Formats: sequence, C-alpha cells, structure tokens
Amino acid sequence: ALPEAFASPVVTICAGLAAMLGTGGGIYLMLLRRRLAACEAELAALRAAPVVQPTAGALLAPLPAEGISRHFQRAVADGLNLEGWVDREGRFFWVSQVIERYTGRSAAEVLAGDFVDLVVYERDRSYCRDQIRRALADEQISEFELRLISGNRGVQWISCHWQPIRDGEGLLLGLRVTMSDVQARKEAEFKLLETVAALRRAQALSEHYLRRSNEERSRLSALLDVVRMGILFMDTDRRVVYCNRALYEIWRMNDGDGFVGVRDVVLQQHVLQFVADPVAFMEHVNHVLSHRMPSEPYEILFSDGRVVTDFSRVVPGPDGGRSLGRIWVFEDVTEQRRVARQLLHMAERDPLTNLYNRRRFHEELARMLADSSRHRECVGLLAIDLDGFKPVNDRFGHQAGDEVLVDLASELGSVVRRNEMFFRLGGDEFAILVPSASASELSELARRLCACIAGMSFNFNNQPAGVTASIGIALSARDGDNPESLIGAADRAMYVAKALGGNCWEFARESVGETVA
Ligand SMILES: Nc1nc2c(ncn2[C@@H]2O[C@H](COP(=O)(O)OP(=O)(O)OP(=O)(O)O)[C@@H](O)[C@H]2O)c(=O)[nH]1
Repeated sequence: ALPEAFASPVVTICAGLAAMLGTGGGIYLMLLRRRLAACEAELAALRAAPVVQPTAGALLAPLPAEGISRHFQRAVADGLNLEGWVDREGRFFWVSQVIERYTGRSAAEVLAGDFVDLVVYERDRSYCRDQIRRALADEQISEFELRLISGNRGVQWISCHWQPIRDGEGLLLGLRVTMSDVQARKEAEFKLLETVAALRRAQALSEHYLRRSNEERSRLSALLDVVRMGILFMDTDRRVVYCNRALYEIWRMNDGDGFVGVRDVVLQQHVLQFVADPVAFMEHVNHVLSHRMPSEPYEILFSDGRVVTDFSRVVPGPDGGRSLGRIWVFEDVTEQRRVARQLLHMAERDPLTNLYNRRRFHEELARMLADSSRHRECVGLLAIDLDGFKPVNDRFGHQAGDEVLVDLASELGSVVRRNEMFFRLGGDEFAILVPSASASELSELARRLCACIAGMSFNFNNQPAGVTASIGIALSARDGDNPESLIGAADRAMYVAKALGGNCWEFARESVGETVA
C-alpha cells in the first residue's frame, strides 16, 4: 500500500515547490528594479538642473573697481536672489535686502556682526568659511550648497555661486556671491533619496529571498529527480506544472518538459496507450478528480505487464489558503509485486511437488469450514498416506523417492477437480479438501485416487517399484465441526485403512472399508 507513510513528505515537498513556483518573485524583483532606476534617474536630473543664476547677466563680467557697490546695489535691488559682497579678508560687508526674507534679519543687522556666525547654520559654518578662503585664494570652486538659519528657527537651503571681482589691473577686490533658494528642490531631493534608499533595501531583501528560493528550488528539483516515485503536479486549471524524471520513465514521456503547461486531457491521451484497461483507469481518474479527499491507492495494470500504483491529493495553499492544485504520485511496483508473489509462493507451496503445503492447508480448512457452516454444506477431508514408500527410499535412494512424490503429485492433480484442493502435508502424507461434499462423492474420489496411485509404476535401476495409498475420509460437521476434530477423524480413518492392509479408503466412524482390486 502506498499512502501517508511515504506520500506525506513528498506531498509536503511538492506543496513547497508549488508555492515557490507561484510566488512570482522574479517578476516582483524586476518591477522593483525598474522603479529604482526611474527614481535614481529622477534624482540625478534634479541634481544636474541649473540653479537660478545672478539676475543681472551684465554683472557676471568683471566690474570696475570704483562704484561697484552703487552699481551692484542698483542692479540687484529688485532681484529674487540674495546677493552679497565679501572683501579680501573674507568678511561680508554688503548684502542685498533679500536677506530679510531668507533669515528674518535685516541687512544692517547681519552686517553689524559676523555674517557667517549670524546667518549660516552652525554645522555649515566652517565649510562656508573654507569655501570663501579657497575662492579668495583664486581656487576654482564650483557652486555649493549650505543652510541659512531662517527666521522661524528652521533652516533654508541655498545654493551659492561665487564670482571674483577685480579692478582694472586684474587685482582681486573681493567676491560677489549670489545665493539662490533651493529649499523646494532640496526637499524633493530628500524625498527621492528616502524612496531610493527604501527601494534599495527592498531590492536587496527581494534579491536575497529570490536567491534563497532559487537555491531551495534547485535542491528540491535534484531531490525529486532522484526519487523513485513519479511525481506530477497540476495547477487548479488542470495544467501540468511539474513532473519529475521518474514520471517520464513510468509514462514513457521522452520529452518530459514538453508536457509542462499542457492540459490534463493531453496528458491523458498520452498515458492511456500504456494502460491495460483505459476505461477503468479513466473512471478512476474522474472519481479522484471529483473528490477533495486524498485518493485511495489505486493499482494500474500496464499493457506491458508493469504494475503502477497511484495516489493523489489536493495541495493546500500557504496557510491553508486557496488550493495550489493537485499532486499525483505514481510508483512502479512491478518488482515489489513479483517478489511478494514469490514470497507468498514460497510460504504456501511445497518446493518439491509445488502442491500447497500444510500452512495453506490449515488456512483453507478453516476458511471452508466457516463457509460451509454459513451455507449449511459439508466439507470433505481426505487424509492420504502412502503405503510402502519407505522401501522405495531405502532400495533406490532419496532421489528416487522424490521422483515418486513428484510424479504422484502430478498424476493426482489431474484426478482432483478444480474446486477441490490438493496439499502435501509433509513426507508421504497428502490431503484433499472438498467443499460442498457428499459422502458418495468423497467415496468416489477416494476410489479414483487409490486406483490412480496403485496404477502408477516406476522403474529404478531396471527394477519395478510402486506405492499404494491409505485414505481416511471425514465429513463436516458429522465427524467434526472444527479443523482439529475433522483432521483427527480423517487420520484415525486413514490408520484404519492402513491397518486393513492399505490401498483402500475408510470413512470416519463407519467401519466399512473397500479395497481396490
Ligand atoms: N524421498 C523423500 N523421502 C521423504 C521425504 N520426506 C519424508 N521422506 C521419507 O518418507 C518416509 C516415510 O516413512 P513411512 O511413512 O514410514 O513410509 P511407508 O513405507 O509408507 O510406511 P507407512 O506409512 O507405515 O506405510 C521416511 O523414510 C522419510 O524419511 C521427501 O521429501 N523425499
């Protein structure tokens, strides 16, 4: 029998496999990657976008040493950007009025003290000073970003653009700085950065699980391919999702992979050609498919003599959710059945004569007696013991004795009818069980047996040899209503026959004996 003992682990494995196949992990990861790439591109574009430049284009050109301040102030007074002037020592000594909008402090207020200390956010101050020092040292510095302390105690992101200002001889007079509001861009950038970070985490996690899932899948696939049982997994639409190598071999599927994705009807068309009774097999399949309970193990006889068992059950989804489909497990038990038949044969047959042995005799006697009492019929028992067998052994050897036993079993086999059972109980003792027997039939059978045995002649070493038989007949329930009493009655009758000289039969209780002439 197939069932739970081995089916459960396989079913569990396959359910896991099926669940795994159904996750769509690869698709999810692909979408995740796409989204991440889009966010990263958006972020790069945001960073590369030009920041608002000084409002007065003309002022980007070197300015004359005299009157700069006046000209400068006039030009930028209405500009949106914050403009400032830094002297050669790096001190701000002029800023546009826009500073008030950025910091809540007036231009006069911030210029009265140290501009950087008063309006630049604490953590950006040393960076800001460093950038001014480098610009004054005539180093090429690019635009940079820093935070100002805004009026409402928060911070205001700005982008600083630096421009050296020289006199007519090219001597550095100071720096012009144009500060643009980049708060909105910065907030968008932070949001994007957070999204990118979250997506990267999700991608890393997803890649990790997908890798583990793929490893697990490879291990399961390797395991299922070495399993001797054929495993078939169908989805809820009755399409083949998976089949292992053993299944290809059982159902002679040369191109096993070609069946993945096909409907069950296509698979059935292929397998029916191998089944000895296609109608019965399809009835079984339809019966299984119409039930949700695990199927009973079913034996399929193949046209080529193979015997394959099948077992099927629905595969529940994760956490008992919607079913993932159905698993079928097939096992080629041809060899098992052959060995079992051989063992049974050895257990119930006499190896010399191939007749049923004493063990089977007791089983059959018990069964026939039980049947006979139900049907109010009689069971006849003939206990047969050869006369003069030992002298054959003694004169011609054990092998000659064996020959007598084998020939005798064969000859008597043709005397015994189909419903009668013939046993060798051991040595030169035999028995015949007759169901639905009558005394006259048993008497006739005993007569034929005695005649048959007495009529057999042997020749060993050019010397004739032969045996006869003494037969005791007992009839249930007249002579015994259980195996022991019936055997005892038949044995006693057989000894009576032997005492009368053998080659005759005797009924139990009845003293009338008969001898074959
Ligand atoms: N050749 C052979 N001899 C066997 C086998 N089993 C038992 N025997 C012998 O069969 C003989 C049976 O003995 P008996 O029942 O006394 O033989 P018998 O000459 O028929 O004597 P009665 O039964 O008194 O008529 C013994 O010599 C056993 O050794 C066997 O498988 N093969």
